Amino acid sequence: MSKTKTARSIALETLIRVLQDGSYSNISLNNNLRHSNLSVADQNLATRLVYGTIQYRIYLDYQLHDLIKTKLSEKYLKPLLLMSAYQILFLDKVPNRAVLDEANKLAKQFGRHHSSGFRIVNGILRSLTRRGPILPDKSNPVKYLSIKESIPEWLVKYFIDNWGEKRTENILNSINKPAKNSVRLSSLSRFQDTLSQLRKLGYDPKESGLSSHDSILAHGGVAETSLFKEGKLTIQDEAASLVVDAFDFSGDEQVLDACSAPGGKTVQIAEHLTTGEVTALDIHEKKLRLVRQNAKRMGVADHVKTVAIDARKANEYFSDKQFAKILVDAPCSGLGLLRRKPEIRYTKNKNDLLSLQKIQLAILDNVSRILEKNGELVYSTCTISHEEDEDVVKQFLKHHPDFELVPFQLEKIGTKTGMLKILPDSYGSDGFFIAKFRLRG
Ligand SMILES: C[S@@+](CC[C@H](N)C(=O)[O-])C[C@H]1O[C@@H](n2cnc3c(N)ncnc32)[C@H](O)[C@@H]1O
Repeated sequence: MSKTKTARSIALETLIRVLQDGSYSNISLNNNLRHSNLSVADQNLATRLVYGTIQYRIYLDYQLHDLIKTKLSEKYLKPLLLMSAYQILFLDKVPNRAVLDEANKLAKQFGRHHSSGFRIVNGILRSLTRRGPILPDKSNPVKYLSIKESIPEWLVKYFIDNWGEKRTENILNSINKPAKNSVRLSSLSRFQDTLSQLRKLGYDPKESGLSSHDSILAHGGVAETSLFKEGKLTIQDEAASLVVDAFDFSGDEQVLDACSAPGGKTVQIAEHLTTGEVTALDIHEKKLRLVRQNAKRMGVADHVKTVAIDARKANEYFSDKQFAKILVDAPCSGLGLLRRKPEIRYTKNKNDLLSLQKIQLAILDNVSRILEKNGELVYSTCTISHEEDEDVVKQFLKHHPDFELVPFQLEKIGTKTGMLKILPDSYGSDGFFIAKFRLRG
């Protein structure tokens, strides 16, 4: 890529790939940024433009819809209009005139020879700045919230059906706020030393309201520090950090982490082990490299073994009652991660919830055969749909009467039912579900 690329041209290039060609935003953006010579500030601007435009796509589409009077035949036009509308409507520090000038330059750069695209862009953006933002009538709350919070209608309806209109408003509003910078401090390092080094580096760590070993940092970038590289801490959401805490470890046990990559919870389990070992499975061999890298960085590689298999066939590889503890951190729709991964809202649909449920139940059914008597099985998801959470628990118990739910109390939160559901607006964390079972002796 040439040295003349700007933050906006890189953002636009990425958005064309994501919105028109269906590429993943993080992969496209990282590729484009890696080959650029942008300053850190410009990299941040490009990142903000890409993720902001994707996050607010439904809202931005609505703002532009009535103003687009001609067919947008060139591929770059719609992404450029969306990205410019995002700047006009969300970035107070960038004057509208600057957005229009930049859009003009980009239209000339990305348009065909003799293209009149820049005139189209100019006309639409001028009309938008004159008219300002609009919202649909509140009489249809599904449509209103869908546009206002930029969430597909099926998902808004699903939220309202499950949590009512008021709570849905809170949840949707909260997931459009920036995600917190949470880190989990390794239990093998001295918390106070790590915290004081974070303070010295200007991260201003604050206590997490949910997890006793997580801190909330004032800004990102911690992966570049020696604290991260030396395994004193890792990047993990507060709610995700609670899953492993649901186990009662003795330290000498054999543990199975059935769906382990990239290994956030594998390393957390390994930190509890003395003579024990955690066997980390994943269906994708390639992803297990991340688990091994994580284990090495966090200084627990001696306690981690990786095996690439489908957890629905785990009993073909391991003997009956081989494990004292099993974690199923299942593949799921990720609806609890809407704040952190803005694309999830557009890529999932209602049918996914039931097809994922089948996989989740098949994994639980299979691994339940290799758990020892009195062993602990923890099931978790980073979603909040009942199909993948409470319904899975209900169906698993129906077909496995030898298992029971076990209440658990963690340092800052607990459950009397054995099931803990954290919605994304309660603590500003990811949405998570954790259920703990015991195989009766
Ligand atoms: C939610 S992620 C796990 C996150 C991980 N536990 C952590 O804390 O870093 C689910 C993982 O399950 C894996 N997976 C999906 N289907 C699987 C299957 N049938 N057997 C084993 N792993 C599977 C995916 O590749 C993905 O890495």
